[in-house]
Amino acid sequence: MVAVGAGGGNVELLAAQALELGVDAVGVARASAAQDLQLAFYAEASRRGWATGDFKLPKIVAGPDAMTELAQWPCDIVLNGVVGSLGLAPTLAALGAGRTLALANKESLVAGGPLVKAAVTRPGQIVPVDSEHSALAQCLRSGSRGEVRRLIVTASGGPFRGRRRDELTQVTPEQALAHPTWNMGPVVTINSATMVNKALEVIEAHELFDVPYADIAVMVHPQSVIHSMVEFVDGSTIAQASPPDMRLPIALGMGWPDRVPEAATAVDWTASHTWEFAPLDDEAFPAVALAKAAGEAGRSRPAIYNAANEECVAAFVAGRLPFLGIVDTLERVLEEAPDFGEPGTVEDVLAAESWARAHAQEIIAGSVEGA
Ligand SMILES: NC(=O)C1=CN([C@@H]2O[C@H](COP(=O)(O)OP(=O)(O)OC[C@H]3O[C@@H](n4cnc5c(N)ncnc54)[C@H](OP(=O)(O)O)[C@@H]3O)[C@@H](O)[C@H]2O)C=CC1
Ligand SMILES: CC(=O)[C@@H](O)[C@H](O)COP(=O)(O)O
Ligand SMILES: [Mn+2]
Repeated sequence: MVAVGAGGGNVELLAAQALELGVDAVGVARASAAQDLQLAFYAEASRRGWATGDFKLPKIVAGPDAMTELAQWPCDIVLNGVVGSLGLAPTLAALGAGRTLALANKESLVAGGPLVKAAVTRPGQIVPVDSEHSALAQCLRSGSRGEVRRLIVTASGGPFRGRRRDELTQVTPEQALAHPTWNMGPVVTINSATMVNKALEVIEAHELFDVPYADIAVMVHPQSVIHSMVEFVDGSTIAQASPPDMRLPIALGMGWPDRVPEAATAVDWTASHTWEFAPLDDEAFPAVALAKAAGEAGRSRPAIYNAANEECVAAFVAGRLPFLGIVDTLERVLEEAPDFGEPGTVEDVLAAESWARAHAQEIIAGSVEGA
C-alpha cells in the first residue's frame, strides 16, 4: 500500500490506517483538515510508542484535487471507494495513468460512463468491487459474451421491502438507515432503501459489461447471499453466493483474476438455508424503471439522475424532504431537464450535474411552480 485518502471527516482513523500500513502519502480532500491530520500522525505515533526521529511521516496531499493526485501515484492498483460523483475525476486519473482500477465508486460510471469507457486503455483495466458487479464478473467467466442472455442483479429490498407506496409516506431517516443485511455508509444505505442503489447498479452493469438495459433484470433477494446471476442462452443460470461481506469483492478486486485465500467466510453448507427471490415492486419503488429510461436515453441523463439524487438524499437526511420525495424529485428533474447532449468532457458532466443539483434544490425548497 503506497497511499490512502479520504474526505477529512475522521483524521484520527486516517492517520492510524496510514501509519499501520506504512504508506508514502495520505490525501485529504478538505484542505483545512491537513493540520489536524499532521497532529493526528504525531498522536498516533506516540500512541504506538514511536519516538520522534524513529519514523518518517507520510507526505500530506490536501485539497479538492487530492484524490485525483493520489490516483496517479506510482502503484499497480487504485481502489476508488469515495462516495458520490466526485469520484469521477480520480477514476479518470487512475485510468489515464494506466493503473488497474478496483472500482467501488459506482457514481463515477453512472455520471461519466462514456468518459470512463473512453479512458480505458486495456481490457480488464476496471475491476468491479461493488458486490453485484463482482458477482457478475465472476459469473461471466462461465461463458462467452455471445452466450449471455441476461444479467440478474439482486437487491436486498432494503428496510422497506414488501411495503406499498402508501406505507412509505412517513418513514424516517433513522428507519431508512437500518439496512437489513449490509453495514454501509449513509448515502448508499438510503439509496438501498429507495432502490436508487439498484438503479445506479443497473446503469453500472450496463456500462461495465455492455449488456443492453432490456437484458438487465432486478430480483429482490432478502438474504443478500446470491450477489447476482447471469443467465446463458442454453437456459443455465450461474449465481455467485457468499455471506454478505465486502472483504470478498474487495480482495478479488485487488487480486483479480486470482482469488485471495481466506478473504471471507463461505456459506455454511452443513446448515439449512432458505433463499427467496421476488420481482421488484415497480409501483412502490419506481427508481429502477426511471434509471433504465435515463440510461436508455443516455446524453447526460444518468449524470442528472445521480446528481439530483445526491441532493435529495442530503435533504431527506436533514429533514427537508419526505422519503417519497426523493424519487418523485428525480422524476421531475429528469422531466424538466434540457438536453445536455452526450458528455465529451468532465466539464460537460459537471454542467449537467450542476443544473440537476440546482433544480433539485429548487424543487425541494418548493420554489418552483408546482412543487
Ligand atoms: N459500503 C459498502 O459496503 C459498499 C459501498 N459501495 C460504494 O462505495 C462508495 C463508498 O461507500 P461507503 O464506503 O459506504 O461510504 P462511506 O460514507 O462509509 O465512506 C465514504 C468515504 O468517502 C470519503 N470521502 C468523502 N468525501 C470525499 C472527498 N471529497 N474526497 C475523497 N474522499 C471523500 C469519506 O471520507 P471521510 O470519512 O473522511 O469524510 C469516506 O472515507 C460508494 O460509491 C458506494 O456506493 C459499493 C459497494 C458496497
Ligand atoms: C454491498 C453492496 O454492494 C451494496 O451496494 C449492497 O448491494 C446494497 O444492498 P441493496 O441490495 O439493498 O441495495
Ligand atoms: Mn452493490
